[in-house]
Amino acid sequence: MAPAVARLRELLADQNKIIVCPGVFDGLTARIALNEGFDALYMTGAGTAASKLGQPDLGILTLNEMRENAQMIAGLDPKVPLIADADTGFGGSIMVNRTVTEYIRGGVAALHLEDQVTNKRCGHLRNKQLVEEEEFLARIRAAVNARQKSGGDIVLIARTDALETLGYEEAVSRLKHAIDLGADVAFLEGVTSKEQARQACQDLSPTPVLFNAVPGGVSPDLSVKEAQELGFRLIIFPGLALSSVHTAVSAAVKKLKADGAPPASEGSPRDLFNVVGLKEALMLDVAAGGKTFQKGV
Ligand SMILES: C[C@](O)(C(=O)O)[C@H](CC(=O)O)C(=O)O
Repeated sequence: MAPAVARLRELLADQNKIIVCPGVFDGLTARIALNEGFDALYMTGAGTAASKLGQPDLGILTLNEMRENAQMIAGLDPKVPLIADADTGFGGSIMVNRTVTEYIRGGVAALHLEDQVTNKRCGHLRNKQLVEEEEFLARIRAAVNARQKSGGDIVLIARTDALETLGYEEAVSRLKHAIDLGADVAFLEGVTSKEQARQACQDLSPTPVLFNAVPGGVSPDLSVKEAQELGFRLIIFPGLALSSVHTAVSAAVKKLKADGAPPASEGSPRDLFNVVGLKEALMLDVAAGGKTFQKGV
């Protein structure tokens, strides 16, 4: 088993732990989070769409774009598990099989598959459309089969977006059926209150439940501690890096436009390259007998 999946399974086995995953979407944001020593990272589809395509979270990304991004992020530190968004699986059962196989080969430790139609949208937007439960369960079954056939491992997270239109009972029932098929973690998208969150964690126990922390979305704002007290075992912050980048870059370009001068820089180019592994890269060349970087840069 790949070290990151084994590590994630170990973290999930610890009932007293909540796994905190900052949402990242590219090499820089992933490195920044890795440098802080988080147990796991989350690759957001919304952030990947915004950063790679300049597009909203509407199911526009293809498997290859998502897998390529996930593989790159997972490879930055193969010991740290990456949980990656896999949207609807990008097609029917055959495509879900391919998606799961590709994510496993890419070194991804966990992925989530949802029950929205392929023409999907962010879970915190309105008027989501769902596939029938049978189709959702076919996605999960295809994922479980692909995992088994791969000879490798990946943690499967079943996500339902059914709460908005079908209500709590139906949404939890979909997750229970997905768990029966082999999903390891339950993701009830868009929980609307703390009471509902606590109930879901109880109803789905002992399966670990994931909380999606989206400030300004439909769910209550929860700290890590509050989420753990409610019974959640994982918490993702998909918009953390995306909204920080948005705020910082907006302020910087506004200042450049208004003043004709950028904001004061917080570091040299070398400082920034160090965030993304400059020292390690130089050491690789020196270790291989290269002379170019012997004296540093
Ligand atoms: C978790 C999510 O799927 C994502 O793409 O990160 C999104 C988050 C978001 O758009 O803010 C979601 O559908 O909740």
